[in-house]
Amino acid sequence: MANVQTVKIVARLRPPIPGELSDQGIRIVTTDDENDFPAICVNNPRDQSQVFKFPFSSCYGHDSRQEDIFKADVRPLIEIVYSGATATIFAYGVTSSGKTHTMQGTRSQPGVIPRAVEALFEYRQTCKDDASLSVSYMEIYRDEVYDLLVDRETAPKLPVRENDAGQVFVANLSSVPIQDVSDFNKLYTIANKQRSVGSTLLNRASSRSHAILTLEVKLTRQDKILTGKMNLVDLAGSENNKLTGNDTSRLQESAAINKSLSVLGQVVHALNTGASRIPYRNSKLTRILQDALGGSSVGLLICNLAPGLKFRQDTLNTLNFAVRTRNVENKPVINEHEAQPAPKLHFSATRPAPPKLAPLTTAPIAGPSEAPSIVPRSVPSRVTGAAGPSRVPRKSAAFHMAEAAPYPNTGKRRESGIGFVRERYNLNKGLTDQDIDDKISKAVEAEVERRLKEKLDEIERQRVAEEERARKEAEIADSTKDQSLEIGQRSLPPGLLTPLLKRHQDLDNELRQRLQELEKKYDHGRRDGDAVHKLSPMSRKKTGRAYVALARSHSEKGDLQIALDLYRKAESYVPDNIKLKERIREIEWAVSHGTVFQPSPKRTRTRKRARRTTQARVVKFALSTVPEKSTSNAESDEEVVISLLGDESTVDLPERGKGVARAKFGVELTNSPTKLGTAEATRPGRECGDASCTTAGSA
Ligand SMILES: Nc1ncnc2c1ncn2[C@@H]1O[C@H](COP(=O)(O)OP(=O)(O)OP(=O)(O)O)[C@@H](O)[C@H]1O
Repeated sequence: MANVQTVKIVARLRPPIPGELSDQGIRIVTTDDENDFPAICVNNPRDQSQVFKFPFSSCYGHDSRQEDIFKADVRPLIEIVYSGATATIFAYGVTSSGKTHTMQGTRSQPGVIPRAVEALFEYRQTCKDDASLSVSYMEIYRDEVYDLLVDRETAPKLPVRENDAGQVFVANLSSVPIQDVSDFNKLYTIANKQRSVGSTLLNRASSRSHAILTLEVKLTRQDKILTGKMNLVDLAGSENNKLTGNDTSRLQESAAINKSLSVLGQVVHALNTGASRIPYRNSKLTRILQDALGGSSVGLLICNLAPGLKFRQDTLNTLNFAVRTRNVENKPVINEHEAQPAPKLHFSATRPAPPKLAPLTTAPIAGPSEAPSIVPRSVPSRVTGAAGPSRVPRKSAAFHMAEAAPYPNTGKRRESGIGFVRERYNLNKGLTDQDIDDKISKAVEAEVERRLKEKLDEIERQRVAEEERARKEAEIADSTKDQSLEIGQRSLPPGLLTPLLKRHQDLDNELRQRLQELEKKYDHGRRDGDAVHKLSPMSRKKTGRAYVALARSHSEKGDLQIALDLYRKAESYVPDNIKLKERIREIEWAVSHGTVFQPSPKRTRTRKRARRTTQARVVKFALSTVPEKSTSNAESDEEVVISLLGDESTVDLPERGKGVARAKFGVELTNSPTKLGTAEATRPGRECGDASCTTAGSA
């Protein structure tokens, strides 16, 4: 059985910054008893005689140094990464509490990230295995993912996807090999300038996005390849807009930040209460960090705290979040796969194989001291290009075909805004969706042109041959010396050549017309692809559903290939729909194995409407009881689209009455304490009474 590990939580209190009043609102309490954890103590804002006490694995005061926190809590994770597991470190806290200072630091006081890179390279020297390091860096800004290693101006929104083994990854995210610390520093300095930062009343350089940096270590150990990863997450801070003085644009950023943090809280809450559905999909942040929360990663949460009365309520929220996170259980695994080179893909082999989950094996593997406590996971070689939250997926053969074709006119590859970095770090391999589209489009155009030319040449050849034949016939006729022929009739019988030429002309026109239609269709398809992004979520959902309905009717008729194309089309509108993906895989499987595909029975209209009603927009947190979900396994195609798109804003809570009590979380955001707390805030005694927090008054 996999070893269960809870997320380790540590607290760091920053010193007052210039202009800030120093008070004793937040204190660190330690005892000499080794068994007693250090704790953060905060007075109850409503009753000053009451003191809330929050125990942590370690507490760092305002005079703590960057190296203290690194040595005690981060360095031990380096060995874990070299054992082939994933470690995730989060910096969490209210805006201006010191998250970026802790993770990134300054030139004179480097933070966790540069120190971790240094330690990873140091460890490599002592490591017996052949190890290579690479880095990827993304930000989540207003719930969209951007690659920080490509030019900000041209960086497209990146889609979040899931591979066959159920691992979530960001598609097309660059992963850049680094040879040493200076390689990393160059890259990191440029990338940090691309991050969304803005000035607020609380922080001159406030992060407006969540940043996730992943350091990946690939180890070759005998016939196995181990992939260890360290995710370093600098979260944006929760914001009270009264304090930050945000303007309209800042308010939108702030809403996105607060919403994603609120979903993070909901995920932790759902994990703690053993809910049947964990709302990972409610924000990109939680989706990407799924593996670190209740997944297979070792977790460390650094809670950054700002001193001062004005932050007291936010501090209490942060501390409550930390206490709940401490109970989140992960089951770390070692990511390993066979070292044989992956077979080269053919153009026809780019479609995914039928689903097959990565088996979990229990055999311990030899390695560094932490290794035996982690279960190795054999990763099928075909998914290794897309494992984990930030791997670059293996590029399709179609991409490579297009990649091989030089650009017309210049014959050179295109360069990006930060050309030298891309050149230096081979970033051109991490092309954007647009680049790939362009390349594929050019390759297709070239192919159409080639085929057109081939056809025309063939027609010309046929025409010449026919003319030759006609000429020979005329010669034979001439040689019979038929006296009845007059001189003017010797060449060709009238009307013989004209229909032939006309037929050729018609063929030519028909072919041209067909090819034009083909090109039009292709262009239309491309416009469709662009249009997907411009549609509202509801329109995307509707279009996706229409394609699913069409696909279903074809699959019922047995036209599986057409049905498959239509399901794929539907997928471009609802790319996150797992059930749709499953349906596609099922049909692919049926097509490739020549078996019969039996679609599941269609759901009745009444049930659909009932479910839609439950998904009505809710702008405030409310509890309601809805009929328990049908346990039937039958999933209609409509459900394929609806289930995953419509039902994401609910979290199952423990059963209440006959139905399942569901907490609905609204789209409207607030960070006022009563609303932000959502489920927790509405429960009496929840704020600090539960979990492991006690009052100093009673202590
Ligand atoms: N331990 C520390 N020692 C000295 N200065 C610190 C410390 N922690 C934070 N600061 C200073 O406090 C200010 C705010 O810190 P920082 O930008 O890291 O906050 P943050 O939590 O990342 O904020 P936001 O969420 O708005 O991005 C900065 O000027 C930083 O230099």
